[in-house]
Amino acid sequence: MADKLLEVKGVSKIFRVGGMLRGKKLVAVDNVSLSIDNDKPVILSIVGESGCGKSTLCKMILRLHNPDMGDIVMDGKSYADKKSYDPKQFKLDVQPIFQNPYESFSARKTVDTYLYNTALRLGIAKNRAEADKVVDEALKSVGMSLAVVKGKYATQFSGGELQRVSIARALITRPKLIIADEPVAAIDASMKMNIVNLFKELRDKYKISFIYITHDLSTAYYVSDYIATLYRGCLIEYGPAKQIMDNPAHPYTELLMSSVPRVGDKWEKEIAMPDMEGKEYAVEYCKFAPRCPYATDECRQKRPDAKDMGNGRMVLCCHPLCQQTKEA
Ligand SMILES: Nc1ncnc2c1ncn2[C@@H]1O[C@H](COP(=O)(O)OP(=O)(O)OP(=O)(O)O)[C@@H](O)[C@H]1O
Repeated sequence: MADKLLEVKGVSKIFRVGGMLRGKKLVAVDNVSLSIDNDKPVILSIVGESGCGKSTLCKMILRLHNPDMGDIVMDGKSYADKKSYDPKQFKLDVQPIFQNPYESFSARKTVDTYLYNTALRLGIAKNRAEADKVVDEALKSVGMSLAVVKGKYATQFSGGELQRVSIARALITRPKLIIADEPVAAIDASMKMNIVNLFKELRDKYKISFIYITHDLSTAYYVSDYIATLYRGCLIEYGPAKQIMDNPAHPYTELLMSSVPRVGDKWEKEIAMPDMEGKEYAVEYCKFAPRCPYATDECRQKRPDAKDMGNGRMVLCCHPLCQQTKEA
């Protein structure tokens, strides 16, 4: 077993927007590095406002996009080494959960069909009787059961219940990593904590790590072991969640944290300035400088280097708001 479950190494993704001839390059993910250890499962939240590159980064981890630069290594296997890629093993190890559970299940098939398919097609169960057991166990892990779910269609569940079924489906493969892209965004505020609590339970019980992509800072605040803040494609702050949230080093993280925490709150309405998005993606110096209350000439002249704050913490800022992190 490799030391690291996941290593994202200097990864970038460049899109061409506005046509092939007149279009421009948009660096949606810009030289991002982060990692998750194999021996200690964690919940890593990726936060940042709309369009900062959260989904693009996760699509690269899920192998739905190829990185244009850098590499991703999953449990010791480099994505660049296409020959050693085993799609079935990858599906067993890494499972996605999407934002809207009603889009994950067709209205024409009963939801248990999806769970049986996952169990049988990926070889977790050899026959229907074994699949009954596997599916029931997975549903029980999320507080449901086959008896309750069997024969029902997606529309017969609430959003929170159906998201639990999606999580049960992901659990069937006994994954090492679950990537949940805005899993509570389409769910009633009262059920949000219920779902993120489940992530904590599953982390501890089954030793699964989670990448939790979210706009919802209040749930990120509550659930995360580590936080990665993205801004215009750059990883601007990364490290242990409590340290970052209590004592942010980047002015953008400070701005985000000032809106924490009320369940269901989003910060984007207060601070997003979409008209600046294209310009900020393109700037050659610090991408946050145009909005930063502390920006100096230095910030408007060069890209900041990643500063190691100690204790696994990193900040991308010319003038971090705090210096060395104390040991946890
Ligand atoms: N296939 C694509 N082609 C061109 N541009 C893209 C493509 N996918 C994403 N982008 C652009 O890349 C940037 C990052 O998008 P991404 O979806 O990763 O952001 P996000 O942080 O997940 O946003 P949201 O929270 O709204 O889902 C955005 O400016 C987006 O418009």
